[in-house]
Amino acid sequence: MFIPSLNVADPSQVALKTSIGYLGSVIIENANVESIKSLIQETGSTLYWAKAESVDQAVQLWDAGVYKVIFSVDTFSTAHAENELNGIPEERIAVQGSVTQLGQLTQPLPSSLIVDTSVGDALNTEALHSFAKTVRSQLLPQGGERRVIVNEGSDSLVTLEAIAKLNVVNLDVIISAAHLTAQEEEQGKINIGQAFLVTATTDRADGLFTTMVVDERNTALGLVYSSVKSVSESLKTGQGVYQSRNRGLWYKGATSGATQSLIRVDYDCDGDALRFVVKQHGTGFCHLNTRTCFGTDTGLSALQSTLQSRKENAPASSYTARLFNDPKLLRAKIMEEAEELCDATDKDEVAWEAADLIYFALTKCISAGVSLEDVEKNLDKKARKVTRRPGNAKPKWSETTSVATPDKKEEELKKEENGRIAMMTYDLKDITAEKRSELLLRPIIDSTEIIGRVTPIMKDVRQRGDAALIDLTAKFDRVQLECPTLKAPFDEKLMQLDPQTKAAIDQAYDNIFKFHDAQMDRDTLTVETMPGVVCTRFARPIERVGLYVPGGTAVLPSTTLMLGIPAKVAGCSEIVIATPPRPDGSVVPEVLYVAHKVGASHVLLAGGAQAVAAMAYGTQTVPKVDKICGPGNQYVTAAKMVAQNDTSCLVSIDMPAGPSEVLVIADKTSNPAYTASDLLSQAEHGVDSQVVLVAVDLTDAELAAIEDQIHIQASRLPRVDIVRQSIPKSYTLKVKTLDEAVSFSNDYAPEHLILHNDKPEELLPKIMHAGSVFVGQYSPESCGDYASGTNHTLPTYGYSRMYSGVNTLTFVKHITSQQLTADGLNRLGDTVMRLAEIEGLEAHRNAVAIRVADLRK
Ligand SMILES: NC(=O)c1ccc[n+]([C@@H]2O[C@H](COP(=O)([O-])OP(=O)(O)OC[C@H]3O[C@@H](n4cnc5c(N)ncnc54)[C@H](O)[C@@H]3O)[C@@H](O)[C@H]2O)c1
Ligand SMILES: N[C@H](CO)Cc1c[nH]c[nH+]1
Ligand SMILES: [Zn+2]
Repeated sequence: MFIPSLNVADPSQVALKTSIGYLGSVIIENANVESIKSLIQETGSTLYWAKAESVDQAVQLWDAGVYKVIFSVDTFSTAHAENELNGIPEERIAVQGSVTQLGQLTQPLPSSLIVDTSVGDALNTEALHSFAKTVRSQLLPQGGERRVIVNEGSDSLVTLEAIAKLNVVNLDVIISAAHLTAQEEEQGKINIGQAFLVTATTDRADGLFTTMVVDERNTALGLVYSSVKSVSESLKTGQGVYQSRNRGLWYKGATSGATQSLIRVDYDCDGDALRFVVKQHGTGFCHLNTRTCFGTDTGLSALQSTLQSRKENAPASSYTARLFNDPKLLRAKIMEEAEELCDATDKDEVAWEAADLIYFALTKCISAGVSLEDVEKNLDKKARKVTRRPGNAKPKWSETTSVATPDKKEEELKKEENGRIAMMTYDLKDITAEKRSELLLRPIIDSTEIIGRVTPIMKDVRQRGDAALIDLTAKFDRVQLECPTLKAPFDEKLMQLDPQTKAAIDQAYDNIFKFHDAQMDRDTLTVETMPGVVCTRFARPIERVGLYVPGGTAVLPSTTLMLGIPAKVAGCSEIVIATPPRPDGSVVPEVLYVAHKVGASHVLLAGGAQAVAAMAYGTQTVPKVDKICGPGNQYVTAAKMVAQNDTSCLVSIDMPAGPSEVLVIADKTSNPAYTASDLLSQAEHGVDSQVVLVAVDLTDAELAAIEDQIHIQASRLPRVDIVRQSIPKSYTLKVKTLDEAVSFSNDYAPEHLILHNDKPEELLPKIMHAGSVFVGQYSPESCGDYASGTNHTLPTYGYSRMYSGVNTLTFVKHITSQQLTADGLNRLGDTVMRLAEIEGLEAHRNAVAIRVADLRK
């Protein structure tokens, strides 16, 4: 059982209805962001629900502090199909529709369904049956807070009863504020207390409700009883009013002066006990003059009261008074205690230091007129935002990177059987040829559906340019930008890095530059194919290039290096870099620093298909480019394919890309911990990353050692949740010989190949297909991913059979030329004329004949 919600037309009605603020959720029919922000500010309540017509509008409402957003069945279904609700907790969503519409929903339902009786849905048995089925199959198994709310209409009681009989979920009622007028009440049509208690029940013989009274921080003040009348009185007056079992209506504090201001009223899960949240004035709730009937306060409440009274009348010589009067001293103490807390290690020490820090932090709050309730409201508000800041510390505090603390010992993890992170195992000698072929395949990607999704996005960017980029970034990345592009020279302040980061990027830059510079084709190739016939070939940069740097699940400055350096070496004159913005709308400073180093002219703060479209077609602020390179998720890849096929935009792409992958060949000489670490370094990229171990003649014990290491190391990774999904989709193939291993690897054509065998360099000549090879135990793939010099943007999905990874030549094209002397033409003439004759192309033949005739006169 839950309390009724109240429905109001617009925020102004909330102010008119003082009683509403004390009750459950308030549903605002016509809320806009500004009005709801000021309402939340004014009333301090966060239990507002509001209707939204799109996910964009919903995000704004959620961020403004609205608890639940109500979608129509249609908006909900569309948003779901387009994955726009990913990451939004389901308790922040309600769907409203008729019984029939709700019953027909196939998408996973959120926790609240609002049955709208006003849409004239016939409440027939079939509709009710389908509704019950949906609710049973989708809501009940999930547990948690599940509610069906009946929007009050003329037939609401009939609906309520009908739905109640289905016995599928908790029921609530929405009562329209329009019915809460004094007039209606006088006419006996509605009584707010009655309305409030409509779904409550009491098992007490006297019909009263047991009522718990708590303060703003949920500290119990005491136990009382309520009746319909006392609840009505309380809601109307905004005071604590209860029902004394022997003295009738009890206006708390009427004689003692210890009155209460009402904050909120609700009731418990089975609707038989009420809770009044109040601000207690005067000496306290208890007749013994203590604040609570359970004795004096302790903990934070007590500290707050003490600090409050010290602020009002502490002797000037007391330490707390000094703190209040000396902001510098207070600041120093907060810093000192924060440092001590960070350095504390054992349990007692951490509790001790945290208590000290909280004492000084609360002193700061009280001196600024901020209460614990204000702090708690702030925490609740932050928890309710759906767009998030990245949570990185400011550079000044972030010098030491945190390492995931291994919370379990290696021996313990080794023995763990439940939830073990393990790959599947096959033995080459036991599998059929079909199974071997199946193992070579990657998961099938259905690009038609994704192309269907990205096409309208790209069309929108083509038509509306920057305005579309801004809207789509708000929609998919939940970031509201003012301008999507940064133009060089970039603001130094946006690329501030700590010295270690800068040094690491600089070192990686130098190595990658050196290797890619050496690849540059600077010399003209000149060949005299026969005397007097000279052919040449020379390279020219592709002028304008667009580089996509992914930013969805991980921030990738390394990909900026891998794409930007070869483009710079090749001499591209316009380098545009696109990358999704951070949640606060800013650019990743490391990415901007590299953009600056490679001489990018623009950084586009957008991701996905919209970024690719902007670079392919150009917008008001994004230059159109000739080639788009770089990895990305399925939307990015599909958009690159669409752009490449659109001859009207004239753009090419580097290669088809898919999720990262690695194949490791390991024999008896391999180090199990190293082998496991290499497999995991790719498995952590994404849930669809595939890693393959080809184990050469390993005993069961040798293989088990690698498997143990996979579980142990994976369990300690911060991205263990991703690894838990990618590792079970990956596999180990046991083979007897190195030749079998190499032959399988060549057929698989991996993006990365790591050789953990004896004399690994001797295997290289046999490797026919791979994006990049890592030779021997001291060459982890991570080195190639970041800093050794080779490129990490490589062909996946088996495309290493025919594609190279990104390299300097990706950013150039070749032009050929020829020059023939008279003698040369004379020598070659007959051959050309004969071939033209065979093809029946007389004009071709003639172009030679006309000259040769002169020469042979
Ligand atoms: N092969 C390589 O060299 C290499 C290197 C680095 C990363 N990667 C791969 O790149 C990929 C990066 O993917 P990512 O998602 O982290 O970042 P991403 O930058 O590729 O994609 C994020 C963008 O996707 C768009 N998007 C998200 N949901 C959408 C939706 N429902 N409809 C339309 N657009 C939507 C958003 O605009 C968002 O900005 C991973 O698969 C990773 O393995 C590959
Ligand atoms: N391994 C990825 C390519 O498949 C590249 C990368 C970037 N950062 C870390 N790794
Ligand atoms: Zn990697």
